[in-house]
Amino acid sequence: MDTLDVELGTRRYPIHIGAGLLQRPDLLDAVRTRPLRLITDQHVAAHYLAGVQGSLSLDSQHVLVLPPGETSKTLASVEQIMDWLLASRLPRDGLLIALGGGVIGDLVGFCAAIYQRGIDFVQLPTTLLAQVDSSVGGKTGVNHPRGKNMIGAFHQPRLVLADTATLVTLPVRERLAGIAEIIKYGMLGDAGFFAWLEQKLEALLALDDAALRYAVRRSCEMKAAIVAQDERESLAGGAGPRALLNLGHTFAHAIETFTHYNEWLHGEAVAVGLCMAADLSARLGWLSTPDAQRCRQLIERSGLPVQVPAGMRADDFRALMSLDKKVASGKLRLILMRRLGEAVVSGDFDPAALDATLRHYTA
Ligand SMILES: NC(=O)c1ccc[n+]([C@@H]2O[C@H](COP(=O)([O-])OP(=O)(O)OC[C@H]3O[C@@H](n4cnc5c(N)ncnc54)[C@H](O)[C@@H]3O)[C@@H](O)[C@H]2O)c1
Ligand SMILES: O=C(O)C(=O)C[C@@H](O)[C@H](O)[C@H](O)COP(=O)(O)O
Ligand SMILES: [Zn+2]
Repeated sequence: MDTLDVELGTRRYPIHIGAGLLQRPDLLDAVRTRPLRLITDQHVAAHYLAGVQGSLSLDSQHVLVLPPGETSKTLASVEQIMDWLLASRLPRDGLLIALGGGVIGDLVGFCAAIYQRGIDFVQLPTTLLAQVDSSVGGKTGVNHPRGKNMIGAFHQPRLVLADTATLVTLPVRERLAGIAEIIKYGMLGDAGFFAWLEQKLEALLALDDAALRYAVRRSCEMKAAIVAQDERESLAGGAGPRALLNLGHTFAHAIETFTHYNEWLHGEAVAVGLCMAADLSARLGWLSTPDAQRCRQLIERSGLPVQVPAGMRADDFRALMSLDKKVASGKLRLILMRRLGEAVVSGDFDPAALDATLRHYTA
């Protein structure tokens, strides 16, 4: 098992990574004495609920199983969860367990942030995306029909326990969604990791033990280091280190909102967003054209989409991107690449280059 700590000044929490960790009841010893409620989705429940429920001796009435997928990441689900928590009289020293992918993690984390003004929660991520990204760092929230993740809170988990053995049952399309966020880390902060991904892509896609472990660990290391510097994306007026984790996401969120959160997976939208961010960075003369091509090639080779949804126009992007959370003083700020492995936050780019990228991708 690998263990990393997310260091947050006087606070910290561990991320445990390894195969078979959900079979290690001892790893949950720190929380088992608390009043517990577990929330998961139907797909995850079918595979992993019985084991976790058994090891925590959780009564069935303390488990809530939601429909799977992004369409559960809504305020309506929050209301349902609040009602359930209150009906079951969870006290303030209670603790929520999020068993599932990023949807369950974001939703349950947000419920933990607001229930009785904030209670503890634990992340048990079961998708590749959740193990490399969403379970770490405390961004929680839900979508609004007008914009992705528009309602939320920063609320850190007490513990992250990533059992890589759960990825065996994950459908290939969902695995690829996680690969997109892994490629993001290479592009934004580690050209060596990007080159490793170019070499090991097939092993990673096949869930080779060593490749998977390294990719999850390296991704979590990078995310933990960034979160430690800028926990609430508040440094430099929101243009500090944490914003870099948003590489490709302004385009991606526009795609997800345009398609009403029910056609494209987050990771698929991120894949296209990364291509668009690389394209724009090359048009600005920052990223070399060969390196922009390497980014797109790795994404395409993975089997991820590299084109925007049919029917989405440049004006659709402009309208949706103008609502992005990184907009400040009416100005759009994007995460762009100075070179492979070095992203920057910039509101100071030539708008004609952005127009050219949007026209190119929507032609
Ligand atoms: N908070 C953050 O920092 C952060 C970071 C990245 C993404 N996100 C969010 O994460 C969400 C996407 O998460 P996701 O890609 O994990 O999707 P998801 O949670 O919808 O899970 C994907 C699908 O896989 C199923 N599943 C989960 N684990 C499984 C397993 N082990 N075996 C079989 N099926 C399994 C789920 O039921 C679901 O159908 C988006 O809402 C995105 O915005 C948040
Ligand atoms: O943790 C972060 O910070 C990220 O930006 C990680 C992203 O991969 C993730 O999709 C996040 O939910 C995006 O957050 P948002 O603030 O752009 O909604
Ligand atoms: Zn993301």
